[in-house]
Formats: sequence, structure tokens, C-alpha cells
Amino acid sequence: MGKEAESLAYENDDDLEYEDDDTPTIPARTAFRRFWPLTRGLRRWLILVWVCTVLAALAETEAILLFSDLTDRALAKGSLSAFWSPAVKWLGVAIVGAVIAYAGNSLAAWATERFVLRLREHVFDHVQQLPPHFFQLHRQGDLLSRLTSDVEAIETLVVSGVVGTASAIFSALFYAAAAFWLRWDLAAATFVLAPLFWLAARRFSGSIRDVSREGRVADGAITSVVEESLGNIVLTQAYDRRDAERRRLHEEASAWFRASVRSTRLNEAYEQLVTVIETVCVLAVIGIGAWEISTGRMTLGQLLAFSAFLGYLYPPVRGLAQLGLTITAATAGAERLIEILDVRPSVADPRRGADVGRPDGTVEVTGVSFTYPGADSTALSDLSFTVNPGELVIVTGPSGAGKSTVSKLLLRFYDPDAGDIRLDGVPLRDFPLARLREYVTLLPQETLVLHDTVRANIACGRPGASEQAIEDAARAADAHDFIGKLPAGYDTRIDPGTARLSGGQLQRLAIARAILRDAPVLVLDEPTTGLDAIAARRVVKPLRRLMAGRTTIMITHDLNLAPDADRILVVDGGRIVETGRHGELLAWGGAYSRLHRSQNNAVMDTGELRLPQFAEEPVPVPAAYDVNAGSYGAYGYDGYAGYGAPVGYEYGTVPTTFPDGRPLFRDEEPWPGI
Ligand SMILES: Nc1ncnc2c1ncn2[C@@H]1O[C@H](COP(=O)(O)OP(=O)(O)OP(=O)(O)O)[C@@H](O)[C@H]1O
Repeated sequence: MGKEAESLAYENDDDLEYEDDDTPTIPARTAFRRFWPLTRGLRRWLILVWVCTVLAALAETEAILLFSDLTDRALAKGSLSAFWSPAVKWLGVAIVGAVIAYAGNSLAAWATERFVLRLREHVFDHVQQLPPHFFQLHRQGDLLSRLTSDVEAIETLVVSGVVGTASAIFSALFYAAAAFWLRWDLAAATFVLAPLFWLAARRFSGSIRDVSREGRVADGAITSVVEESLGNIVLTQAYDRRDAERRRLHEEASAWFRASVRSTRLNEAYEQLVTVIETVCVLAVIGIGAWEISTGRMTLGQLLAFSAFLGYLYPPVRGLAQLGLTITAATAGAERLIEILDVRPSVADPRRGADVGRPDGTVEVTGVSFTYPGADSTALSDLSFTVNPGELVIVTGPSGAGKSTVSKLLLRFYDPDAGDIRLDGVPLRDFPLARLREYVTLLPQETLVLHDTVRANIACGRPGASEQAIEDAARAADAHDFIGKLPAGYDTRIDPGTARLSGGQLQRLAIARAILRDAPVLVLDEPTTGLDAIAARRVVKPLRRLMAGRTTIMITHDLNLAPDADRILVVDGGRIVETGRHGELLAWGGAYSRLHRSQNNAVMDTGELRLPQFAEEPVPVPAAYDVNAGSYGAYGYDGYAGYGAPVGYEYGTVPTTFPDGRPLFRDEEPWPGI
């Protein structure tokens, strides 16, 4: 974005959580000032548009005077010879006027669309920097509506509004002067009625603004419902929620319907009122004109020319009054966009970023505490740990413990409120953001897919990567084979949400992308969550290849890779409650061993999971997990014996098993003391 965009300072640090109905009402002037800087570079063209409007008005005036001439000299006297000269001049003036009007209108369209383009890019650019919780708090449909129709509303306010006002003021003054010049007494009599236009506009502007704001909010809500409903189509169909979804849409659509009908009624009432006022003015002119002609003080040509000037005068006067209404309606759109622009990105690029070159990958987290903006409780408190280059650290713990928050801080989606995170001794906030995210790669929980080809989906890990590099990454991620079977191989287009690729295949694509990115530090957020046991098993090998030689912080509930970890951090309530290696922690018999046991009990629900975890590896079949061996073979198939009720757990008289012996409840002991 250019400087003009940057100069739109974020004035208020508003809270993200706002209610649409409580949208603050800002004056049009404030909205205008906020977006005017975006017209930089376009202003001289806008002046040219205005000059074209002035020239077109001059041509119209000349045409009216020629018409008056024609009426008095040719029509009133019935002389054909007097017709030709003014007629040819009139035609010439009309052609010149048409060319100027064409040039002016084309230029106006170019300038306005250019402004819309700029504004859209500016807002989009801003939205892309906003923190993850912004998108959790805002409905996507509403954001879409703000990025589309509200952006256009601002154009009306800032560009068309300015040019329109300047042109309308000029035309109104010009035609009024022409009318005065022609017959000042007649003009004075007519203009006595002019304040009626102003009164009418004033009467309507407030209501039109309110209803237009309601319409915009409802418009955003409709888009949200449609978008959410289509995104959830499986749930809708599987649970036959069509009626509920239809009712939701009906509710929002009814609000929009009411606002839209009210808006049309108000606009129509205003239009008709203005037409009546105009008729009063025209009748006054004809009445006074008839009297003046009867006394011989005026010719018919003059009266017609006067009426024509008045006819040309009404549109700009009407436009000026209406412009007020249009601007107030556009302000409703502007304030919705300003709300978004006022939300600050949670992190900023440093002024002079440190670039120490590719780091080795030492990650030090020291005394980090963090609370999400607007949240009541702390997500992380006084967290400290170090990961040395090439180490694998697993962060585990119960749901809501703060594990994903660690990944968000490592990627610098947020800065900690207290404490410090360093990469090779350099605080994360000193790295340019783009550089930091080149050094620290995230493999997020949900597999993210671009609407593009398989190749582009892998290549986005490192733009400009060679074909060979992309293919090598796909091979390392065990993705090459299934890609080869797709209809167009690497050129097959994939879409988020389509069933073309399975969850496991998408995850392997994501791994290929991360391999290609080749960052020294990896943050894996639940890399196997959402995959069934077989798919999860298939991604383990590629994951190992990805992790080899890189500092890896893996956030996971799935403890299958735990024996590989150099260290395991057990987090609960935002604090590290245990740390050590897999075997040590199991032997310790604390939170980790309970977590590990509950995971094993959880897998009892599906017989499939009792299969050996890794087909490639020898599978010993011990009766119970061998803590010291720490191998995957410990998960060996052994009926239910190895996964029985925890030691010391007393079942009461309440049935706890199905008739076939499967447990009724998962063993989810509380985590005492943490
Ligand atoms: N955007 C947010 N705004 C406010 N609080 C949040 C936000 N995101 C998460 N939290 C809170 O922060 C705490 C830690 O959340 P986090 O997502 O890090 O947990 P987690 O351990 O990764 O959980 P899970 O295993 O279920 O993904 C939770 O109490 C959660 O409610």
C-alpha cells in the first residue's frame, strides 16, 4: 500500500467486541476526513472532472440562449431563413457539449473506481493483519458486507460526493445567475420558494440515515447466515436443520425487508414532495410570465429560456439536497468500516528489525504471561522453558490449558503481556514479522488449503521453489504417490471443503509445504488431531522427516510421539505443571501419567485403535505399557487387559460397563491440584 494508506492513522483503540445495533454515529465530516487521504494522486483528475462539468454547463447555457433566439426570430415570426444560423450554432454547441460530458463522465468513473480499488485494498490489507481472535468475534458474512457494499458507500461520500457537490454548487449558481440576468424580477419571485427544498431535505435526512444503517446491518447478517449455513451444510443435512436455518435466514431477511421497504418509502416520499415543490415553482413562473407577456415586457422566447434555465437549475438544487441524504446514508457505511479500521493489529513490525541471518533454532521462553484481549482470565502465567536446536519438545495438557496459545505467541500473533520469547537470543519482537515467520513455521491444527493447484499449495511454503524441490518435498511427505493418482497430478485444483482429498492427504500436503519452507523452528499444533488412527499413523513418518534436524515444539493431546521427545511440558491452567521425559513422567505417576492413561482409555472406544500403531515397526505384545522401554510396541494389541481400570479405582454399584464388557464411561479422573 502507498503512503496515503499509511497516513490513515488508527485513531482509537476500540475494543473488538461491539454490537452492530450500538454502532456509534459519527459526523459525515469525520468520516470524510478519515478517507480523504486515499484520494491522493486522484485529486487533479477530480478537478478535471469538475472543469468538464463547468464546460458542459456553459454549453447548455449557450444552447438555451440559442433556443430563445430561435423562438423569437424564427418560430414567433414564422421565418425559415432565420432558423438556419442559430440551428447550426446550436448543433455545434451540442456536439462540443456531448464530447466534454463524455470525457468528464468517463474520467469520473475511472477516478471513482480507482478510489474504490484503493480503499478495498487498504481495508483488506488491514484486516489481514488483525489478530486471530478478531475473526472469532466477527461473523464472516458481516466482514464481507463491510468489505464490499460499505466500501462503495464511502466512495459516494468521498469522491462522487465531492465532485457532485462542486458541480451542483457551480451549476446551481450558474443557472441561477443566468435566470437573474434574463429576468431578475421573475427569478427573485421564484427563489423565494427555494428554502422549501432545503426544508424537505432536512426533514428526511435523519430517518434515511437510520434506515440505511439498519439495512446495512441486516445485509451483513444475511450474508453471514448464508455463509455459515453453506459452510455447515453437512450438519444442516445430517441433522435436518433446514427449517432452523430457513428460520434464521427468514429473521435476518425480514429485518432487511423492513429496512429496505422503509428506505424506499422515505426516498419516494421525499422525491414526490420535491416534485410538488417544483410544480409550485413552475406554475409561479408561468403565471408571472403570462402577466409580463400580456403587458409586453417579455417575449415568449425569453419566458421559454427562463423556464429552461429553471429546468436546468432544479437538478443541481435537488442534487444538493439529495446529496445531503446520500452522504448521510454513506456515512452509515463509513462508520461500519471505521470500526474495523480502528481495530489495531496486535503486533507491529519493528522499526529497525534485527536480521541475524538464519538462526540455529534456540527458543527461550522466559516468565511469559498472557491474557487474550477482552478475556477475564489469564491464558498463560509465568511460563518458562528452553528448546535447544534440533530438540523435540512436546507441550501437552488438558483442553483449554493454554497449549495453542503457546503456538500463537511463538508465531507472534500476539506479544506476551509479561516475559520474553527469544529465538537465538534475539527477542521475537525484534525480528521483522515476515522474517520471523520464515524462521518459525506453523503446522496448524486445521489443514489450510488454498483455492489453487496441488503444486501451488505446496509451493506457497517457498514461493519460487523449483519443480524438483516441490516434488522432493511431496515425496518426503509421502504425498507424491497420491498426488500422482489425482486427475491432473500436481496441476489438480483443490478447494477447501471439497472431498477430493482426505484429511490425512491434506495433512501430508501441509507437511510437504512445511518441508519446502525449511524453517529452523517448527511449531506443530495438534498435527494428528482429527485424523483417524490409520491416517494418523501415515503422517507420523513424514512428520519425523519434517522434524529431523529442526527445533520442534509439538502441541498435542496425542502422546504417540511422546517417547521421541527430548522433553515433555505438561501445561494446565496456563502453567507448566510437570516437565521431563516420557519415561520419567510416567514413572513419576503425576498429571502426565494420568493424561497418558486417559488417552489409552479413550482409544478403547474404537477397536481399530487397538491395532499396533506403526505397522513398519516390530510390534512386541506386552500385557501393559513398559514405561522404561518407551516404545510404540507398548500399544500392542492385547485385548482389553492392558487398558483396564486404573489401579485403585473403585467402581460402585452403578453399571460401568456394557454387557459385552466395554466401559460405559471413559475414565476421566479429575486432575487433582492442578
Ligand atoms: N480468542 C480468545 N479470547 C479469549 N480467550 C481465549 C481465546 N482463545 C483461547 N482463549 C482461552 O485461553 C485459554 C487457553 O486456550 P488454548 O486454546 O491455548 O487452549 P488449548 O490448551 O490449546 O486447548 P485445546 O486443547 O482444547 O485446543 C482457554 O481458557 C481459552 O478459553
